[in-house]
Amino acid sequence: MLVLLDVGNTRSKYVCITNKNRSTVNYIENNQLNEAWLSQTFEHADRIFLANVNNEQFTEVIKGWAKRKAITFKQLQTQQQQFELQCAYQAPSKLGIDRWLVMLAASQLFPKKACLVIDAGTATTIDAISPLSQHLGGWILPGIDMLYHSLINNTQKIIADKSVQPSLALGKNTSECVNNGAWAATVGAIELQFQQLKTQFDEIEIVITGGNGCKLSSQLAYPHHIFDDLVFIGMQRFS
Ligand SMILES: Nc1ncnc2c1ncn2[C@@H]1O[C@H](COP(=O)(O)OP(=O)(O)OP(=O)(O)O)[C@@H](O)[C@H]1O
Ligand SMILES: CC(C)(CO)[C@@H](O)C(=O)NCCC(=O)O
Ligand SMILES: [K+]
Repeated sequence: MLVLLDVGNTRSKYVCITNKNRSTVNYIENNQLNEAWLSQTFEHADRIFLANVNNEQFTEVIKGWAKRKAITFKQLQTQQQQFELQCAYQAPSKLGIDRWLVMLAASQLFPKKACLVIDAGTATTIDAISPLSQHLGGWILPGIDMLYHSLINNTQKIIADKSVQPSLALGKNTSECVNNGAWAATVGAIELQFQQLKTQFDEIEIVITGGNGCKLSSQLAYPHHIFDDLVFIGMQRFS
């Protein structure tokens, strides 16, 4: 059994692959990620691939556990070039591995197409890929929750409740103004990057993933594809 584990800033996600069959995506709080949990959850593992954008302490725990259990451990890292994809960063190792993996997934799913790849998690990342599989660069924005909390935490008179339903409507009270503003900033950035790409490429595939992916999808007027397992499609390419 091959384990694919993605340690994010808010939580971790994993899938198990047995005989080419991939499980659905499972979620776990980062503070539960310890040796006991690993042993219990991945009893039948013989290989584990790790993507970690959080503290290196998580890598040490997982690597140590794998070593003791004689499980093959591989930490994935952003490269200048991987498969068909070329990284836009001059220092590729600085680009978050989660961004790289969702781009590798999009470029496999939509070969020879320009792609706008959006991961709406703790942060929202928006990355562009050319039809020749060149990463053109991207943007990192505070995620929806972070946009909301940064206003609440840094002002006196912004007193609001977190809304459940996303909306782009003009707010008529503080809560609506703050919540809808966070969505507007996010959707607006995506539409702007789409318009910029449109000047270069006729056909653009918009690919969305992340904890806020479904809500984002409901607010985006442009046609798009949404996946809950995009990072794992990217990781599976290394198997
Ligand atoms: N059940 C949930 N638990 C935690 N966050 C959730 C949940 N459902 C939706 N979210 C939203 O998803 C965000 C986290 O997204 P995701 O799970 O993609 O995190 P992440 O991988 O840690 O983020 P990043 O990749 O940016 O580090 C939270 O900020 C929250 O707004
Ligand atoms: C942007 C996040 C936080 C998104 O999870 C992650 O990809 C990360 O920590 N990246 C490092 C900085 C960069 O990608 O340039
Ligand atoms: K992520």
